[in-house]
Amino acid sequence: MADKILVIKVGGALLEDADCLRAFFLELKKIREQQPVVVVHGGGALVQKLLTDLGLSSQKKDGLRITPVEHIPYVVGGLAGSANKQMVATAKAVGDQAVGISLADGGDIHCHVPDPDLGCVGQVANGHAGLIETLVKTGYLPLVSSIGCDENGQLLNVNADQAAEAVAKMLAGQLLLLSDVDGILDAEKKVIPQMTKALANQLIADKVITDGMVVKVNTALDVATELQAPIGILNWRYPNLISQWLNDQSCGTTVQPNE
Ligand SMILES: Nc1ncnc2c1ncn2[C@@H]1O[C@H](COP(=O)(O)OP(=O)(O)O)[C@@H](O)[C@H]1O
Ligand SMILES: CC(=O)N[C@@H](CCC(=O)OP(=O)(O)O)C(=O)O
Repeated sequence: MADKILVIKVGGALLEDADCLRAFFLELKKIREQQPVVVVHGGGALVQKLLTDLGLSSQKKDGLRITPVEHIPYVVGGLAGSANKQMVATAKAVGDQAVGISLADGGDIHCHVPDPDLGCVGQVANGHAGLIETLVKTGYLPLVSSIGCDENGQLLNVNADQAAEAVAKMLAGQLLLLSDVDGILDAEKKVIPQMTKALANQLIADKVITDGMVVKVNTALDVATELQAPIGILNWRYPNLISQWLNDQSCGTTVQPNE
């Protein structure tokens, strides 16, 4: 049994594909026989659709959704509500036992607002993953949505890659980022097998890496360097790649730590 907790972040687009979602949880059930797993999930597409359906416009700055306080009920409802509970229900449907929580549950992960211009957007400031560890130890699969809160009780919208970064660091775990692409793509749309900080900086400057992938690669570089371990970026459409990457890192993009 591998000793590190495997922290898997999945992008919210997975929720729109019921077959893939089911295949993902079937695969996790198998992996959990060997290694404890924690899932941190997004739901950006779901939030976007919800806000649009409500006639609310929503902008992003540097890959982060500007979240006015009046959008918070919908963002929380989407991420910690329907997205989180659909995942819990799908895990149950494949015979696994998941518990859906948010960064705010248990009260031991503290968030703050790094940039008031973004509204109620949070970042994890400090804390520990006590509730997550308790759930793992008792055999449950924690499914963590990226809703946090500050010390005044204000609910905050945290980017899910950054939420996964914080959870992976607190658990000193092994991090995999699953998205809707096969890895980080070069200008010819081919997967780049190995990513370093220098290459990422170059590709960001050249606008080959843009949007959400900028947040994702920076997250991966930060965690890889802090934990001195490689981080995988893979496609959630092929859940069998999780075990393949854990065995030999021969798929997707492997983000390497800085020396
Ligand atoms: N160089 C790149 N390689 C791969 N994806 C990229 C790149 N640059 C930008 N992207 C975009 O980043 C997206 C993944 O980031 P994001 O939308 O935040 O995903 P998720 O919701 O899975 O976390 C891809 O769907 C793609 O549109
Ligand atoms: C502050 C911020 O950007 N929050 C994100 C949280 C969800 C998320 O990150 O979802 P994906 O992983 O599916 O992109 C948002 O509102 O879209």
